[in-house]
Amino acid sequence: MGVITERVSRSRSGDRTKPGSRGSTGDRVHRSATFSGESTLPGSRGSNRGSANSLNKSHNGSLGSLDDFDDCDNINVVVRVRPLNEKEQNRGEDSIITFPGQGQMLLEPQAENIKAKQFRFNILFEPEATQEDVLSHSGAKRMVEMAVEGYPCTIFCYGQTGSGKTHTLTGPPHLFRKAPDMYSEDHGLVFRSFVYLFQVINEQKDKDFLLKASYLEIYNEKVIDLLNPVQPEPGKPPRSLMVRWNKKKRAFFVENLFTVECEELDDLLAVLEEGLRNRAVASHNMNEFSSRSHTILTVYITSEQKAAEDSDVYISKLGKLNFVDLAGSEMTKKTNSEGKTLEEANNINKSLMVLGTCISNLSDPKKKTGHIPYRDSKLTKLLADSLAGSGVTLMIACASPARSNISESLNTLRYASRAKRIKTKPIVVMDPRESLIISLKREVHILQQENDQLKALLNIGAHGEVPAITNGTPGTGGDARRRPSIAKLAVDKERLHELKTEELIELLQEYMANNTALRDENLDLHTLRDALMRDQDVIIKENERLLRKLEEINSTCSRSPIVPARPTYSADLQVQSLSQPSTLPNTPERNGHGSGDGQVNVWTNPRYEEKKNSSPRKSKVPKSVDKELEKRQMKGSDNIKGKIQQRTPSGTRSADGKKPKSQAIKNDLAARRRAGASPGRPPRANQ
Ligand SMILES: Nc1ncnc2c1ncn2[C@@H]1O[C@H](COP(=O)(O)OP(=O)(O)OP(=O)(O)O)[C@@H](O)[C@H]1O
Repeated sequence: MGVITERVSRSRSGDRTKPGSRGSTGDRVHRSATFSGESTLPGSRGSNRGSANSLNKSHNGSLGSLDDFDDCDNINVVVRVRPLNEKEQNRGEDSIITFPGQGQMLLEPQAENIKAKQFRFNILFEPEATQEDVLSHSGAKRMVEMAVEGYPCTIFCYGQTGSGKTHTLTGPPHLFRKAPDMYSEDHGLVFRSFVYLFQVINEQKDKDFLLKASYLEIYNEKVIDLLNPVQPEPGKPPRSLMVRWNKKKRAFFVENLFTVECEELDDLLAVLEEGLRNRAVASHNMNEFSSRSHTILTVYITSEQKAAEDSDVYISKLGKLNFVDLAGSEMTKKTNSEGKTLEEANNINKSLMVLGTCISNLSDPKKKTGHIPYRDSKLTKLLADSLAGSGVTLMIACASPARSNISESLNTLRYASRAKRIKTKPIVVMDPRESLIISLKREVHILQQENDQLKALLNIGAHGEVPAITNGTPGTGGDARRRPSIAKLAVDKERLHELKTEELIELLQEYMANNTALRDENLDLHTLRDALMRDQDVIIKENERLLRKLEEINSTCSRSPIVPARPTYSADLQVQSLSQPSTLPNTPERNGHGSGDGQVNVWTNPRYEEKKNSSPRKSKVPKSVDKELEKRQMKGSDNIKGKIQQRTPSGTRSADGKKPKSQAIKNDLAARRRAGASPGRPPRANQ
């Protein structure tokens, strides 16, 4: 494969030219169009700002996230190298990683007689890269867009302890400790992706969306619900959940995992805050706030769209966006772990080893068809679908540049290179009956096109008028069994007057026979369409039945005990993100938490608002079902979102269209407390 590489020096006006911005991204982000790979170079040290390479080419324009997913059947891998931290600087350590450009990085040789290691990745973030750079150039935006389109997407951070995984995903530890500053530039990928997600949803006015979120951690091989960490007894560790195999979907899932319906950006941010508050963190030699568990934050995105303008049938897609923050691998000697922290480290290392084996086997064409040990850890069970299933995956490999961490950095980069070779088969997740409707509709469309084509070939008008005879040789196609050969119809217009009366009669008869055949064909198409409509009716009835079932299940459930300990920010953030290219710009106006022009742009379900103001759609449901719906006061609501909004107290809105969310959630929390669930859990680790 030819190597086309480029260094990015983006200078589009308005991108990062504001005062106080940190220069063009070109200094901080390297990009290469090649596959990542490792090679060994003679022990030369590249320059830290290696722009003097003939292959480097300045890239003026957007390095959008979309183009970073050309080969989305591969796991997309990017690398982020953090700056040297204070401890390392105080020890006088220097950086052993250099960036010669073209998406390359060089790791200085560990000894005189050893050669320097070279790696190349599609995207490489230097220590100076900002959190916004990571969102814009890692392909994370594309992941958000694909999740909205119905794909299961996963973004995970991998690397040794203290390499910057949590920093990349959620920002520095102080950010969420008290009431978080929503406008901080330190916010990580999760926060920024949430803001972008609502931007994308806002733009798709023709769809209804239903968002839900869950947040879990895998701590010492136990799955804990971070949104509903129920303690069996005070002082006892929270109850763990089971990971089970779903035969139908052929995937693992966590049983009884709590999911929270999120109507606004603030709801998602509350989920993030609550999870971060509850996750296990401890201090050791290499990281003061080290994650002691793997966490998976999932946003489930259900979208509904009309199958056609005038159709009563809705197509729903089920996208998913997973953010996985892995606990870092650690050498227990280096971290001086003992007691509880040592037990945690052993469990972390064990599950990461299984993950490493899975990645290694999947990237090897000979081994990938054999046994992949997903079942050996909870982490790999839950990541199996992202690694080799129908999902799209972005891996952010985090590395430390310090000399003392060279062997760990090498390991991380080798894993990253291997992961890049894994192939997946991304598919949109859809209701099977709905995909059947789509394929039947496609078939009808093709048949109609074929019919039109045949008519055009025979030059038959819409009302079957006698065609003019052309010079052309008609093509073949359509139902040739029933229709007479049209070869004979190709008579030169000029020669018409030469034909005898019998020949003219014969020609006319052939045309009439053709006409009859086409009419038959059209009749067939109409019959097929009627059959499709009958199918649709059946599906509508089935949907109504399922919705009633859902209603029953939901009436026995209550909502999450999440209380946002802050005012709402959704409107401000969305207004900003729409008006600015940077997702979280830090202007004085925004620090005042105001949108400036006083206009708020809160996302509400457009279809729901429409429906509130219009009469309900005429349903094709039989009377018996209609009666049942009436009994349950559900009549007239015709999609999931509408029904759920009618059903849940959180869906109710005040006159200005904005729902009194925090009060509703507080009420829910009180109800859950009365029901005996624990509102939170005490810190588990030695933080
Ligand atoms: N790119 C960066 N810029 C500035 N500071 C960073 C960066 N990456 C990491 N840090 C800082 O380094 C410290 C360790 O980072 P972090 O906690 O994210 O590491 P980690 O890989 O998640 O570690 P662990 O696996 O132990 O949880 C934190 O104080 C963090 O803020």
